Amino acid sequence: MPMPTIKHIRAYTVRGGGADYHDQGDGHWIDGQISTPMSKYPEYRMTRKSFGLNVLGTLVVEVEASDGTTGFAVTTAGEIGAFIVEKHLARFIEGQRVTDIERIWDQMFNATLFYGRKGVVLNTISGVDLALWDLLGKIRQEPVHAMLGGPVRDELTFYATGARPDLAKQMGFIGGKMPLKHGPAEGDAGLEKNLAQLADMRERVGNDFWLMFDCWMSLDVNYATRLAQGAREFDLKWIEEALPPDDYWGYAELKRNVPTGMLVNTGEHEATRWGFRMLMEMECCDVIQPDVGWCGGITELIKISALADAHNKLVVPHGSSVYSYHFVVTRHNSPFAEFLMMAPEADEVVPMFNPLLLDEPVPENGRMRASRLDAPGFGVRLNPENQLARPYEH
Ligand SMILES: C[C@H](O)[C@H](O)[C@@H](O)[C@@H](O)C(=O)O
Ligand SMILES: [Mg+2]
Repeated sequence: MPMPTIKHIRAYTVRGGGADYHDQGDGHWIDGQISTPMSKYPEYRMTRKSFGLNVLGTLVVEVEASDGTTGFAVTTAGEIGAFIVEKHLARFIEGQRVTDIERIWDQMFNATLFYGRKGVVLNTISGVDLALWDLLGKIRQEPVHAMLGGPVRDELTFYATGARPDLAKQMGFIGGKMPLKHGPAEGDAGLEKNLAQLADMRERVGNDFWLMFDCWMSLDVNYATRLAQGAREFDLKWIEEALPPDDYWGYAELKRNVPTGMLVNTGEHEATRWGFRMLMEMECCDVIQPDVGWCGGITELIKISALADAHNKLVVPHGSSVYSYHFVVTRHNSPFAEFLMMAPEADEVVPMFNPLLLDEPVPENGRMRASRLDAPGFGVRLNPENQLARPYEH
């Protein structure tokens, strides 16, 4: 029985949540005051949508095989990603066998090197790669995790990201990661407010629950050092993405400065094995956090994770729903996963990419049985009520 080939690839866009999960309605915690590299501009300090964090929107990549089977995946890339798929990447995909995933990845990456390397081009390549893994799983009738070597544990354990770690503890999560509200532009007063928020949350959750700060690229080494030192007494588990992604030198200094035992984590806006090689060889962090929808897809995350394993680094992917769950469950150096609380008040568990997908699994009591991921491919379907657009065709 000859291996099917890829007959069509199509790129769609959709607005309103989904893979571009920052694209939420007003009043959502994820668009509250959060410290960012734009916080130095008061006009862009109070919400991240004000400076365009939701500008891209969701890219949906669909691949159809010669036997009629279809696979798909979603990521953050919107119309830019749709253009890249339809006008550039399609030529490397259509006509190839559904198993030619490595060669397709290599051609997509090298053909876009002159304008890609990271950012939205790698988001787009990731989306194509995830769709190809979904298609292969559907053709072989096996889940992606089985094609990656199978689960190394019976269940996934999650920490929750959101404004309410106190509620996350009640829901059974192992920890709560809070967005940092105030950045260097608000001076010592802002730093004291950050620490007061941590102190209050520590009081609410007690001592046997992880608390973390997510600083979203917004600090400098001195501020991050003072924040970490001040957070020691409240047992901050890790300080995340304190500095801009390219400041490998600053991360190496911060990692030397933080209190012994406090973890320095980063990587969600890093891409490819080369970017993560820099983070690890320059001793920038303890835990890398690639987003499988942004770093290059499953095909690249396999390479990144193996490199991390050799460096004794944990790989805790940035939350990306089923795309990270299928990977995390198969890797011994990925002992837990992130779950982003997408309810506006972070007070209930809803699917991360809501309302984009059907059958999207969510943690129960902060855990997820590996068997919940046993449907073919990534085990999810597009919600037929999505208003998809196809802005470009090839
Ligand atoms: C909660 C953070 O500010 C970001 O919105 C989030 O996308 C990311 O940094 C995370 O680690 O979940
Ligand atoms: Mg983060």
